[in-house]
Amino acid sequence: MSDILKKILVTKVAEVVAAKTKTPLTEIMAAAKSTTPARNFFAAIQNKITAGQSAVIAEIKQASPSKGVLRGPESAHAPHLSFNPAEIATTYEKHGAACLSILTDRQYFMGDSEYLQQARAACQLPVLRKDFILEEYQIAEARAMGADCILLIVAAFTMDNDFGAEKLDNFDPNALEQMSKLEALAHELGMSILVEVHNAKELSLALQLKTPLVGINNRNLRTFETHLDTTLQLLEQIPNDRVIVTESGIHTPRDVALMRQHNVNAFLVGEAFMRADDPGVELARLFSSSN
Ligand SMILES: O=C(O)c1ccccc1NCC(=O)[C@H](O)[C@H](O)COP(=O)(O)O
Repeated sequence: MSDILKKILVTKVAEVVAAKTKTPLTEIMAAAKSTTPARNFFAAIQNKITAGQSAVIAEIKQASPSKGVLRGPESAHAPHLSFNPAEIATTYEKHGAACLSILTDRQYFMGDSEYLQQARAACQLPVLRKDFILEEYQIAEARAMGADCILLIVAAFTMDNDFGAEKLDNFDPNALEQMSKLEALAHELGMSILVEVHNAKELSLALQLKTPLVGINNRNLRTFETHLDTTLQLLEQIPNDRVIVTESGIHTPRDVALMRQHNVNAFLVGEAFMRADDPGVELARLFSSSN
């Protein structure tokens, strides 16, 4: 596992331990079950693809470990670009996004659960809680804050169980068993699951889950470089009944065209939109020739 992922997961473990002392699992689960019903994330992607369009999962992230602060007052390069999740969600919806992806991790991405709530309230789009999920508590938390989809990063479950911190409740060294349990809870709460892989080994585990949404992340978490070849190389190993989402490093209409030539029709895009004056206008520009 890459050092950055390991570092993030150590932080996550501590955060979950702290969250549980504030709000016990039974309470957060009750909130998850009584909140507004989930919007259908997977169907929103399928509908775009069936209509012959690109399905864009448009990301709202203020910062990232690889690129620093992308916009807002703390950004060195773009302090003039406001970071207003509700406004960004509105322009994404207006310009044809299928869904939103919203970073809720504070420490590494300057995210917040409130950003997810503000963005979701401002539009009708289904929302992915983009965070580093390791256990059931975080899934209940995600639904309770309004999320319609969760991310399961296979690399987070195939580590050597060396958190260097308090262990998670119910941590299971068996990655597949652990992910299946989380997937079952997310489904029970009416949510979709995006399972994310970086290589063939992770893909073989992902394909044993029920979710049809398979994300291939083009970012190498050791070097932070993005290579679209990562998606192209794994494509052939993915059966037709899965929907492939290419993630990270999509910056130009040529990148989009390359993916569509290979029948990859779903995209998760963050940085390219976040650096633009109007993220929705940039979405329309990037995807106009492919829609
Ligand atoms: O973006 C990072 O630096 C990063 C570092 C460590 C773990 C995950 C990271 N990114 C999360 C993502 O997957 C991206 O935000 C998402 O795929 C969008 O990528 P991009 O369009 O390149 O911003």
